[in-house]
Amino acid sequence: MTQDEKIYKGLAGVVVDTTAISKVVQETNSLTYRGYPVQELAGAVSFEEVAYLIWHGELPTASQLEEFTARERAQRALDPKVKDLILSLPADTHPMHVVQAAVAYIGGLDPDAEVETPEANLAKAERLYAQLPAIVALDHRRRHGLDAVDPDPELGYSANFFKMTFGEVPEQATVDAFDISMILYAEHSFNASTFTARVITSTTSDLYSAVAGAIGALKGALHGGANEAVMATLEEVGSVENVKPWLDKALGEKRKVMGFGHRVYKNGDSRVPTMRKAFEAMAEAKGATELLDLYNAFEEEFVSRKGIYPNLDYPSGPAYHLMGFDTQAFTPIFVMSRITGWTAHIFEQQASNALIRPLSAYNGVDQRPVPAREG
Ligand SMILES: CC(=O)SCCNC(=O)CCNC(=O)[C@H](O)C(C)(C)COP(=O)(O)OP(=O)(O)OC[C@H]1O[C@@H](n2cnc3c(N)ncnc32)[C@H](O)[C@@H]1OP(=O)(O)O
Ligand SMILES: O=C([O-])CC(=O)C(=O)O
Repeated sequence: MTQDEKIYKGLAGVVVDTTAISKVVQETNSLTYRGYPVQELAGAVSFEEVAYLIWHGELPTASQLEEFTARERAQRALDPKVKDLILSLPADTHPMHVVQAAVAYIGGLDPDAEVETPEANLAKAERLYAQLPAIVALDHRRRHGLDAVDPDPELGYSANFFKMTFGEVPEQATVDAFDISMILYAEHSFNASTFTARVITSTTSDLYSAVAGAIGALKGALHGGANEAVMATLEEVGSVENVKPWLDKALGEKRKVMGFGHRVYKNGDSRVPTMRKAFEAMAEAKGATELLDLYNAFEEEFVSRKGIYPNLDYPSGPAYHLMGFDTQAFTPIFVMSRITGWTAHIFEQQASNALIRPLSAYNGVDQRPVPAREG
């Protein structure tokens, strides 16, 4: 390693490329999708409209939305081979491995997998967006010893996901809170999983490979896996009285507390206030005052000790719990939403590609001769 080689560990602070999809502004704690503030989109439009916006750059007109939702509803059912693959995996397979395997298999079955035109790639993205809910719901049901529920073309995206997971659609407030979470999770510039998708795309590999790689990156607890880890933490802490002793121990052991901190936002995640409201609405609807009290006490204590604020995974984990999902489903649910952002970035990378291949600074042993073999 030479003295003038500056290392950007974790690529922190490095601007790698341009994007027109979303803007994360850490100074003002704001986030826009195609120019629209996300907290204004949430509650004003549906996740389907946001998916269209992310891919096409504009919100759909009424007729565009009708055609778009009709295409999504028509493609929801899984190929029986994909269903069989999911059901053939061991019951304790990590749900993110199930999702990753299913996406790779859908790619394997697609005769157009290697066709790289914008039209073919949009069709692949729409298919994954339409089918991921069926994958996540089927895996949820098999964990609970239940048979698959067919998609219902009469229902919107979020209501249909509940029907496929639980066999029924809950009250509107729950569907709305879920839809808001889908909008908030959809896109976040060059986060680790999106960047993974762009790296894979930059080699001219196909969309399914890029999405499968992104799923692998999202699985980790420092990224998407944190929403599951938050629930595990809240369950381990258990009560408001245990918050201080639990944090004494965790911070004493220099453990990271999941659901707090962010690479870009240092004064709080712009999406948290909206998701927090959705969580509070769920807690009120379910009478879950103990969980809400614990959530508030834990946040207050952690922020006062560390000055590090919650990220989106902090409110979304307990919100999904109150909606009835098991904890293993939380990160797969994130995939259902982020498929929109990932694939928009894949399109952008393809449209203006450069192989992503940074440099490294060697710090191993100096060059030396290979020793002669004895005998
Ligand atoms: C949707 C999403 O993906 S949002 C992110 C979800 N991930 C999590 O919630 C995991 C917990 N959070 C973290 O690990 C981090 O905050 C990250 C990885 C998200 C971002 O971190 P970075 O920008 O790389 O900062 P880094 O990890 O270097 O943290 C800076 C300092 O704050 C501390 N810190 C940051 N987050 C936390 C945390 N959650 N708990 C305890 N300490 C933390 C670090 O230990 C470090 O302290 P030090 O300077 O004394 O070593
Ligand atoms: O931007 C990041 O690093 C992580 C994040 O919040 C996201 O992907 O939504």
